[in-house]
Amino acid sequence: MAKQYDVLFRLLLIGDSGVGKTCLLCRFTDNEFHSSHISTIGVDFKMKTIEVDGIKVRIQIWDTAGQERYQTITKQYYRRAQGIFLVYDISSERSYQHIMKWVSDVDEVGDAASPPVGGGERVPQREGEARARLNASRNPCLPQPWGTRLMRSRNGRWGESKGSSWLRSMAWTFMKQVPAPTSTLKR
Ligand SMILES: Nc1nc2c(ncn2[C@@H]2O[C@H](COP(=O)(O)OP(=O)(O)OP(=O)(O)O)[C@@H](O)[C@H]2O)c(=O)[nH]1
Repeated sequence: MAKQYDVLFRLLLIGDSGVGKTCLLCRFTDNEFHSSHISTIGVDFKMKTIEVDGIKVRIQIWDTAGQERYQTITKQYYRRAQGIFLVYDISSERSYQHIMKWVSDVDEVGDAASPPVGGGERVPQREGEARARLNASRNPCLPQPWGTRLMRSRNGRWGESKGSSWLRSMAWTFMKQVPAPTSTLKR
C-alpha cells in the first residue's frame, strides 16, 4: 500500500493544567471545542496530515497532562519530540509565568529558547493577545503565536496557517533538531 505521508513530525504540547492544551489540539485536528475540562491522564495524542507545497506532512501531536503528578511520565516524551509547544492561558498571568518552569524542564533533556517574562495577575483577553504578539516579535527564537501560523522552520515554510480567533490559549514552539523536510522525503 502506498505510504500516506512523506514526512512525519512529532510535536508535544506542555503547560499548566487547564490552559487549554487538549482544546487547542482538538481544534487543530477535528475543528471541535469542548467546554468541559477533563484533565488529561499522562499523555494522549492525535494526528493530522496536511499538504505543504505538494509534500504530505503527518503531524503527530502529543498532548500531555499539566498536573504535577504526571510529570515523571510526560517528561519521557520530551526527548523524542521535534518541536514543543509551550501553552499558557492568556488570561492567566500565573500560567504565563510558569512557562519558565516548563522551559527549564525541557532544558534538562535538550535545547530550549528563553521564554518571555511577565508579572502581575489576571490579564484581559485583548491585552494578553497583544502581549503574545509582542513577545513573539521580540524573541526570534519563539515563532509567532498559534493564531498566526503553526510553525516555521529555519529552512523554510512547512507548517500551516491556522487562525482560531476564539483561542485564549497561545502557543509557541521552539525548534529542536527539526530536519529539513526534503531530507526525509520519500524518493
Ligand atoms: N473560553 C475559552 N475556554 C477555553 C479555551 N481553551 C480551553 N478552554 C477551557 O479551558 C478548560 C481546560 O481546557 P483543556 O484543554 O482541557 O486544558 P488542558 O491544558 O488540556 O488541561 P490538562 O489536561 O489538565 O493539562 C476547559 O473547560 C476548556 O473548555 C478557549 O480558548 N476559550
